[in-house]
Amino acid sequence: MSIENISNNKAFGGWNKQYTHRSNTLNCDMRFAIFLPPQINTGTKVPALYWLSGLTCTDENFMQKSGAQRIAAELGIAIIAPDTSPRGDDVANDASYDLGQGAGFYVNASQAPWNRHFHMYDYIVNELPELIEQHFPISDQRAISGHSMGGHGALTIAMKNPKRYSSMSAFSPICNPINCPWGQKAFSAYLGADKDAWKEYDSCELMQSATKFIPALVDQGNDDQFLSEQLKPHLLAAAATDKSYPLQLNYHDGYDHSYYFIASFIEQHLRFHTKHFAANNH
Ligand SMILES: N[C@@H](CCC(=O)N[C@@H](CS)C(=O)NCC(=O)O)C(=O)O
Repeated sequence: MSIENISNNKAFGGWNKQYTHRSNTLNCDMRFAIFLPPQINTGTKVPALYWLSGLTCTDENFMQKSGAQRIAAELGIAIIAPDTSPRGDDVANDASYDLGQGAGFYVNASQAPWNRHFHMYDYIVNELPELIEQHFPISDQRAISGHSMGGHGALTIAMKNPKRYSSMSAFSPICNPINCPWGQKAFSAYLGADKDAWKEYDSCELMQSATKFIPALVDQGNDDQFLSEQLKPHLLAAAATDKSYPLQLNYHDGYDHSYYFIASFIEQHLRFHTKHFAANNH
């Protein structure tokens, strides 16, 4: 599997880079961004945080707006930010912002026309880390985080693959997609009418049936315009209480759904993941 470098920007002693590659999983060309901390020059492999963005985003939003590189450089963590869906003129799309390109929802679509390309779950779990660990001095110590649709992606992917990630976190995640308009629209299109298939990609359902726990951190702004209709973190909190799942959920007065909120608290997420990388090394 080859990759092509298309941009390089030095940041905090490390490098912010973008690459394109052919994805066999998604059946199209894809782009991702990667931050390589200065510690890659020491000859040891560094751990990786996979960041999944929300609706309408590409690989660029997080890298340009979160300010995560300063702390990642200090802690020696690589960050990988993939795109949010397959892309291209021959890839199925929809005129609305919450379906199709830019809105892959990190599932494997089973329904036409989406099932030709929309396999973001397999791409994030398997193809992308394989590519990253083949081409960069990055270890298989992985954490996963994301925002909104990407928060849903991070939590569901980690809970379905608890051996592949040492910790998971999210900002403003869509916690119960099977019971909110964004999730119901996307899951109807990608997964069809069988609601049992939807539960495979629902954080509340997965938490309720979890047998192996991994540490979880969620931050949520109280002034988020999507909080009550789309995100519903109180339902994730209820599932965590029910299962004694190790979830830390923090609410923050005055913060909204934007990257200003993410930039305000990303440092805590990077330190949280670093603590669990270290714990997993023992
Ligand atoms: N466009 C939609 C919302 C889309 C949106 O808020 N996207 C979030 C993720 S769910 C985002 O990160 N947008 C890109 C950005 O802020 O850089 C609307 O106006 O209702």
